[in-house]
Amino acid sequence: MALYSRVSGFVGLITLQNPPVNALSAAVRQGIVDMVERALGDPNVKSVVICGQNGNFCGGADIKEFGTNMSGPPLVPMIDAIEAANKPVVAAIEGSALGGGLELALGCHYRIAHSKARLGLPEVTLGLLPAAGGTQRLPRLVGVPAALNLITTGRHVTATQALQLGIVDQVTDHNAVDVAVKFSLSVAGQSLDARRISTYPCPLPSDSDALFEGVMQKVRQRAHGAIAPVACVQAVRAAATLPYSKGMEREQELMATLFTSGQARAQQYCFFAQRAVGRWRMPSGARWDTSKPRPVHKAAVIGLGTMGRGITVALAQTGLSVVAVETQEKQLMEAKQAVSGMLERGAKRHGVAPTLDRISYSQNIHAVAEVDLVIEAVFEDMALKTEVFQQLSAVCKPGTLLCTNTSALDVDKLASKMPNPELVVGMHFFAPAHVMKLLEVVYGPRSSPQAVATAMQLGKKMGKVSVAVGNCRGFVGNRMLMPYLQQAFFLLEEGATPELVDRALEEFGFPMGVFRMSDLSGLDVGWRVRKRDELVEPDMASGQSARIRQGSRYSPLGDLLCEQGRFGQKTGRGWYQYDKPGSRVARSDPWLHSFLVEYRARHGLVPRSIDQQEVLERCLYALINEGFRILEDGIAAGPEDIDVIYVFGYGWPKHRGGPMFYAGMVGLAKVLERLEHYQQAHPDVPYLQPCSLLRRLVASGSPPIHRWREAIKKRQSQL
Ligand SMILES: CC/C=C/CC(=O)SCCNC(=O)CCNC(=O)[C@H](O)C(C)(C)COP(=O)(O)OP(=O)(O)OC[C@H]1O[C@@H](n2cnc3c(N)ncnc32)[C@H](O)[C@@H]1OP(=O)(O)O
Repeated sequence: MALYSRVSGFVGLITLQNPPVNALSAAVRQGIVDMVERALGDPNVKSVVICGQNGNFCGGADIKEFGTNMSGPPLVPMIDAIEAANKPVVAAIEGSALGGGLELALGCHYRIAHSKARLGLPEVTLGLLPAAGGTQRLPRLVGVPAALNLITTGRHVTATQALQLGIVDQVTDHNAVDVAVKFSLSVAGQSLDARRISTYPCPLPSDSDALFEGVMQKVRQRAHGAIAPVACVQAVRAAATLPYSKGMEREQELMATLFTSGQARAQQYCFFAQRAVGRWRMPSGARWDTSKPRPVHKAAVIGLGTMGRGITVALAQTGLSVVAVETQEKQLMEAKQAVSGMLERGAKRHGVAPTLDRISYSQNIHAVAEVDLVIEAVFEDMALKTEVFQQLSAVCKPGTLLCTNTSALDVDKLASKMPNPELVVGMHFFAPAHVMKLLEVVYGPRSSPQAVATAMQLGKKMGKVSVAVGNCRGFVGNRMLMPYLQQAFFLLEEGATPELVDRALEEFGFPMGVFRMSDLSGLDVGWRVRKRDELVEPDMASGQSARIRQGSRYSPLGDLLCEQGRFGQKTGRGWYQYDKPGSRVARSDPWLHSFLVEYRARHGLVPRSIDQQEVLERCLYALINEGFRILEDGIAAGPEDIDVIYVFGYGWPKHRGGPMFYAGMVGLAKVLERLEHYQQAHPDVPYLQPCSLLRRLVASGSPPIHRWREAIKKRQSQL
């Protein structure tokens, strides 16, 4: 709703009231309509100020209302009526003015922002466009290039940036409402003709066609199949080429298409899923709202390889004091130089001073004695990690949290060797750790709720999307990757090429297909793991038996490439060829194609034609099937956790919601039917055996995703 009061004698103050972000729900919109009418009809009121309760202007349309039968007054006529008012209306912006919130402010005649406010039109991130006049007013106010940038990226700007762009008229360090009230009185009675943005001509650059085409090309490239960014460009183009009223019609038309698209639903699901994972709970019953995190002021990183360096940068950028430890002097010096470089570049990008002095470097593990939390990032070797942890237990002050950045080792096993296993958790960062948003916080049966709460809170402070997961081989993300990779290898054996598989996955929306990704991360990484698992055999035997390992079908293709020294981009050769080692442009490699032909012949494999549909079904449904197993095992608390991990850590396209959401969109019965089909064709592949949770969900009528937890709980309570 909206509160009304008269302040300073002559100012009608309308306060949006809908905690926590004053979203424009039906009640708030009705309140604004009623209160604006009241203020304009009151002869004692000379001007109007609109603000939000609790220092927060407005977080935009109420996303929870989308997909429901929306009632209440629509936004567009409400904002038009404000703009048409014959008394000055001033937006007092504190906190955030986002989406419909900023569009409301753009309908006002003046905008005054607090210096800490943030403004933006993030609708594109929800699969939508700013359809309350945002695509038509913003370009008229700030010009086409700036509007295109803000609307197609959805990025937020600070109040100062908004002032520079011309979005706001004034920025204040004082109470923005008080300043707006005073200001509104100072302009009362003045003509408002020049203050109605919808009447402005849209400033057009001379080469506007070239501008729009260039932007459209870039936007399509970045969008990976998402339709909202493309519609945003089309809507802004309408602002540039059509009169305001026609542009509005185009905006509404484009919005209608987006609004009913599965993509918008998927992106809105992601919005809430991202917030839901913060409300973590452990099988023990410990939860986010009953477990108090310990304060962390000083942290240490042990091992300054690629991961350790990224983690050090991320911690320092969060404002923590960091002790960075590397035992070898040469590596320590190299790491110091690399970390300083990363911090300097990051600071330059953000226009702030680098935080180099927050880090102290040491070769001596005793330097960590006073830290609150340690993140170990040494080589993936259980014996080495155990030794480091035992040293840490002896050196650190009591209560220091001991975190491992392992991606593959057993966190419980590591904890079990410690005198204080309750202090041990996994903090699985993704490379590059100062850039990637995902953090898996891995708890074991003995991890204390406080340790989990502390790691989750630290992750949040570091700007990560932290997801609490149970301990198992590969945790959630990498565990689901195994069947996906395996299917990709099998598809090559059966007749596909890396190009065909990658094209299918990239057209689905992944930024990189599985083979290009594998070349980027290095083929030797998986090879080392397979060797440790005793799956790699040097024997060049042929025939089917040579492709059975530990009782299941196995493809040695990746091992054979590694034996040739083809480790991917870093060696200039992998599934593709590169101009030189380290180069990023993948080119088709005739050698690889001949190698596949020869390999199939040697193993008696008759190649067949494989289409993109089969690639998607086999790779994605095998991955999804493992996701159901993870839910059934209680490793992830709900499908949202898995989806957030895949969207933020593995490049799963956001406009497809995440693997579990996607399964629901495809239809669980269809996923099950296709898995059964492929399992019959490949009975020696256990990953294709449909999970019993999937079967039960289908048997119970394929409930919507928000009801899966009930089925999971029922199963777990029967165990
Ligand atoms: C005609 C249709 C036109 C549509 C145009 C639009 O306006 S679409 C909406 C555009 N607005 C946004 O995309 C803003 C979304 N919100 C945010 O970015 C952030 O929430 C925030 C406003 C920057 C605040 O961030 P903060 O970190 O402080 O809080 P949370 O993100 O955790 O949010 C707190 C709870 O509020 C819920 N929420 C936030 N925004 C909305 C919203 N617009 N509608 C409904 N609910 C919203 C959020 O879900 C949190 O609640 P939970 O119960 O924890 O999920």
